[in-house]
Amino acid sequence: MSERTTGLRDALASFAAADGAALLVALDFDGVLAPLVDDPTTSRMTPQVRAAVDRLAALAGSSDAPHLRLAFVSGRDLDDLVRHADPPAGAYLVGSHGAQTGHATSSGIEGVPLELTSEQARTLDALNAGLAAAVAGRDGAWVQHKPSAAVLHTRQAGPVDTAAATDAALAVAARLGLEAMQGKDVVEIAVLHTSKGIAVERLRDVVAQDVAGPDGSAPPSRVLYAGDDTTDEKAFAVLGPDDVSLKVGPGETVAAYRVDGPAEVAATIQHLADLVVAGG
Ligand SMILES: O=P(O)(O)OC[C@H]1O[C@H](O[C@H]2O[C@H](CO)[C@@H](O)[C@H](O)[C@H]2O)[C@H](O)[C@@H](O)[C@@H]1O
Repeated sequence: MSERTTGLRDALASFAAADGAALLVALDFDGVLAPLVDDPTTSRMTPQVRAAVDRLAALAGSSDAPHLRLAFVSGRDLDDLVRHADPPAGAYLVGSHGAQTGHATSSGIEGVPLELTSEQARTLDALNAGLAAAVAGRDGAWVQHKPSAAVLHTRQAGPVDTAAATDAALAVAARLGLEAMQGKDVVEIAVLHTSKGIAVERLRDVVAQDVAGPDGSAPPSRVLYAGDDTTDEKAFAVLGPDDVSLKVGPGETVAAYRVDGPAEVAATIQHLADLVVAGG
C-alpha cells in the first residue's frame, strides 16, 4: 500500500480492532476482484486477489478471527457469480444486486430460490423482448439474461450504436415502469426492486446474528465494502462512521477511501488479514 493510502491504513486498523464487534468484509466482483474484460464469461480473480481472498476466508470464523465474515456482493446472478468467483466455504453470497442470496458451505452452495410472481414473469418476458429489439442491428451490443433482470451490454459497441441501444433500453424500462441501473457499459433493468444498499444492510444483520453470544444478543458490527461501479454507491451510502467504504478505480463516489484496481484490493485484503492475525 502506498503513502496515499495512509488514511485507509488507519481505518483498517480501527476496523480490525479485536473488541468483539461483528466484522463483515463485503466485496463486489467485477472491477474489484476481477479486472474488467470485454467478455464477462472470461472474468476471473487475479492470482493475487485469489490468494488474498482465500487467506481472509480461512481466517473468518477461526480462533484468530471468530467475529469476521466474508461476503461477495455482485450484480451477477448467483449461479454466474459462483461459476466465476468460486467462493470459498463460509462466504455469504449476494447475486443480482440483492435479489438473490446464498452461502458457500464445505458441501456446496446453499442458495435461496428466487421466485417471481406471474406478473413479474410476464414483465420479464416483455423486458427481454424489448431489449432484443433494442440491440437488433447494433454492432457489439448484446443482452445478458438473469432470473429477475436483463442487461444491455455495450462495451464492444461504437458510440453511435451505444447511444441508440441505451436510449432504446431506457425507453423499454420507462414503458414497463421499471427502474434502469446504468453501470460500466451496461444498463441493467430488473423486475424486482433491489439494491446493493439493501443487500448490505441485510448482510450486516445476518452476520451480527451469526456471531451472537450464547445469550443470542447481537454485538455491534462494522462493515468494509469495496466496489467500483455506480451500483456500489448504494452500498457505500448505507455505511456509517465506523465502517470502511472503499471505491475501486476512478469516478465520483461517496466512499471515504479509494484504491486503483484489483492489485490494490489484494494488498488491502492482505493488510487487513495481517491486522486481524495481530489482534487488531
Ligand atoms: O456487481 P459486479 O460483480 O461488479 O457485477 C456488475 C456487472 O458485472 C458484469 O459486467 C461488468 O463486467 C464485465 C466483465 O468485465 C464487463 O464486460 C461489463 O462491461 C461490466 O459492466 C456482468 O456482466 C453484469 O451482469 C453485472 O451486473
